[in-house]
Amino acid sequence: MKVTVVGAGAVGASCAEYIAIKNFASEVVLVDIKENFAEGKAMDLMQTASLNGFDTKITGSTNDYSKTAGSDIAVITSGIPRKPGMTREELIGINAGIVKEVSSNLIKHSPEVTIIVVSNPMDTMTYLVHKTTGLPKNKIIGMGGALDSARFKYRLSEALGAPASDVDGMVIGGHSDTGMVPLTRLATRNSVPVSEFISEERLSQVAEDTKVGGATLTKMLGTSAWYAPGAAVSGLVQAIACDQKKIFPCSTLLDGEYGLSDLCIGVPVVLGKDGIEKIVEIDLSDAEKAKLQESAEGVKKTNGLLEL
Ligand SMILES: NC(=O)c1ccc[n+]([C@@H]2O[C@H](COP(=O)([O-])OP(=O)(O)OC[C@H]3O[C@@H](n4cnc5c(N)ncnc54)[C@H](O)[C@@H]3O)[C@@H](O)[C@H]2O)c1
Ligand SMILES: O=C(O)C[C@H](O)C(=O)O
Repeated sequence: MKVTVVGAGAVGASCAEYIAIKNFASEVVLVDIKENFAEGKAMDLMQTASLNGFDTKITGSTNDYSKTAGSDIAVITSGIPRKPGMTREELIGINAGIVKEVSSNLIKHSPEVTIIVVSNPMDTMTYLVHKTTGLPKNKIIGMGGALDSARFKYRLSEALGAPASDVDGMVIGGHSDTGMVPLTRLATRNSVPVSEFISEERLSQVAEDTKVGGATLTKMLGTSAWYAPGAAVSGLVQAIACDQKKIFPCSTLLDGEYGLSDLCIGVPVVLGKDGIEKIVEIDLSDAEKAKLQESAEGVKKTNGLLEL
């Protein structure tokens, strides 16, 4: 299993590290446009192999895509992150050009690749990768919901005073400060609806804190987060590489599902060796449907800024 990670910055390197530590891939190739940067990150990570006990071979390349040839999975993290006070949508001007160029380069050398898009604004960048590569829709996956759901579980665990491992919950919709739809109605603590333990008011606060999870960290760090994003990407890569058939909310091209079409937005999907093997349509309440519809309108507005 060969995995390419384009962008050896904060998220790309974190993602490569988690993939290596989980020890399921034979090879990870890091690519960056900055001279020797990916090579340096790869060497640093390889020097953790004996310490962390993994056999994955990590190499780096300065923009030489021949080194990525035959990749099974590629992750696109190249692009600029936001600074405090910015929205993800404001990154489109620079990141669209980068994502377009990177995805074209990837498919030249790996025509069968499955691409996971991370660069922001992620739902729109995922749509752009469809338009650029023409890959089948199951092979293009946007990562946002897996991270947002992890943040939802973190906030739920805080509110419940319970470990995150005892909590389950999912966030669908666009990966934006206003577009996320945390499904509070379906969140559980060890199978028991969380509404049995906390008030509606507290639950609404959990949902609001989840939606601004990325912005909150950006304010604290001066740039956006990388540990949880890297871990979330590694989970998607592992589900595909190991044919796990796990459900994650991912950004995918919709064609009538949830009453939406011609956009990529986060909904639950089954991930396995064929990438997105199924889009799972769950019964949403009228309020949840309305929020998803509103979120989709936001994503479509951002898509409208693309020069296709
Ligand atoms: N979808 C998500 O959930 C999520 C989570 C975190 C970050 N992000 C996004 O991921 C992106 C990367 O964030 P980061 O914190 O790693 O940023 P970063 O600045 O640390 O790293 C980005 C890297 O991309 C490289 N790069 C730029 N242009 C390139 C090109 N044409 N080819 C190859 N490499 C190129 C840069 O040299 C840099 O090393 C941002 O757009 C950020 O908003 C998304
Ligand atoms: O918040 C950001 O800009 C980065 C990323 O989308 C995140 O949610 O951490």
